[in-house]
Amino acid sequence: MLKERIDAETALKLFLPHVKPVTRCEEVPLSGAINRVLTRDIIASRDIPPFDRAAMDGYAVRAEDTFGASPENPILLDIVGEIEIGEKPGVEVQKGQAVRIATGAMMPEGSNAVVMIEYTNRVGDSVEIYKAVTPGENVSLRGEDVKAGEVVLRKKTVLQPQDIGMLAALGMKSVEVYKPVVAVMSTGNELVEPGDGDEEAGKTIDSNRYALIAALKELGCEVVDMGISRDNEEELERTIKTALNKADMVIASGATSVGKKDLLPAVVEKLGKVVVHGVAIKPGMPTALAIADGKPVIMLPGFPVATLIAFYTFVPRILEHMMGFETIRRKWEKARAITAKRIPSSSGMRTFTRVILRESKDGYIAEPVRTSGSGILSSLVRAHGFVIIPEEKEGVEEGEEVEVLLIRPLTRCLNAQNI
Ligand SMILES: Nc1nc2c(c(=O)[nH]1)N[C@H]1C(S)=C(S)[C@@H](COP(=O)(O)OP(=O)(O)OC[C@H]3O[C@@H](n4cnc5c(N)ncnc54)[C@H](O)[C@@H]3O)O[C@H]1N2
Ligand code: MOO
Repeated sequence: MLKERIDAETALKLFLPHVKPVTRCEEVPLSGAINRVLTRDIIASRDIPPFDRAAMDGYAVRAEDTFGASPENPILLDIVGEIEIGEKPGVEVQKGQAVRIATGAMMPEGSNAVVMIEYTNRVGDSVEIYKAVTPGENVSLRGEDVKAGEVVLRKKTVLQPQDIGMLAALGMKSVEVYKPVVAVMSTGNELVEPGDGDEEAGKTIDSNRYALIAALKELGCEVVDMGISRDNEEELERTIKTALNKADMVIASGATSVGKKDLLPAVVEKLGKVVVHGVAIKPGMPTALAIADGKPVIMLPGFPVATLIAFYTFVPRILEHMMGFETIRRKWEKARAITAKRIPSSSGMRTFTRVILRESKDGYIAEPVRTSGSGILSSLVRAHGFVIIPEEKEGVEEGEEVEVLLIRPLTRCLNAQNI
């Protein structure tokens, strides 16, 4: 018989303390690292950028040489060379000289600023400068994005595209992540594989297994496909035992209700303990959560919609618990926050300001990430989300309420209170 129906949150509260951490980890290539969870902090092994580089196309100059320049009073400098991106500068800039430079190219010795091409006019071997620059202007200094030795990503981070870009920028080809292995099985005498004669009376195609395998892969799990088990105790027991040997968690669908063939919870009870059977969610009511061999055995109802709803209600939370963190808000959700300072924007441009969210007693505070431009990948790695300022608005005031679009899940380590 179905035990009492309890609400989903209470079910998780009862169940999660029985769940042990996943210990397996593996080194995966960056191409397979999306949504995987870091086992350790990532410390930068090098400076990014590794050299001072131009942040704009224009002329590398000594800033002092441009002081006082204006459209009415252009300053004339001698062009002594050109530096393409990806090559070592073969020239040095001396007093009264300029070098044509491309965005991203190495700054030549002697120069300390770049005058944007828009504020110059080439006249033969010279260039007229229409605007003064300050030392460091339009230059990305070595280590401005990331400094060697700095913690770039914290352990338990669910890797996002920007994080994977950063790992590559640090020269890494692979990364160590947790490896939760999950076995998936379907139960039912009526089930057939897709294409295997479901036209026969009474047969049903096993669609749940395919949906569940896809859902687990999206969550970064390695899946062991246990196929279809028939509705008899011996076969169910054998399949579950094999699955427990191979995986950190077992997920079954079907045979959880009160029909004559709904044998699964009783079989699992023999192997361990059914902690929850019957949850107040609709669909998904006959879900059962058990522990056997110290591992979760999740029994989802057979109806395909009930299977997936029950899956998403419980499995991501259980997996996260196994990896030692919990998600407070999911990626692409919006969070309301108060700005910590004024955020400027140009009218007519949709501006994406990267912000870090901090918890306060009155809710979230959105703090803009300090950055010198769009070359600074760490601004996206450090940020929780974007404040998107629309074209028709000019800036957001300090203390204004804003919506933050989350570009990564907001998580909390189970043994450290940081987001
Ligand atoms: N007398 C009662 N009957 C039912 C109850 C109840 O409380 N009392 N609960 C109902 C609810 S709610 C649900 S949900 C279902 C769940 O039943 P089971 O988990 O035991 O699932 P099955 O009986 O094995 O299958 C139900 C249905 O789903 C199809 N199925 C099963 N596995 C798959 C699969 N892998 N792929 C696609 N479809 C699958 C199966 O053929 C059945 O049609 O019970 C109600 N009954
Ligand atoms: O509650 Mo069942 O879960 O009808 O679908």
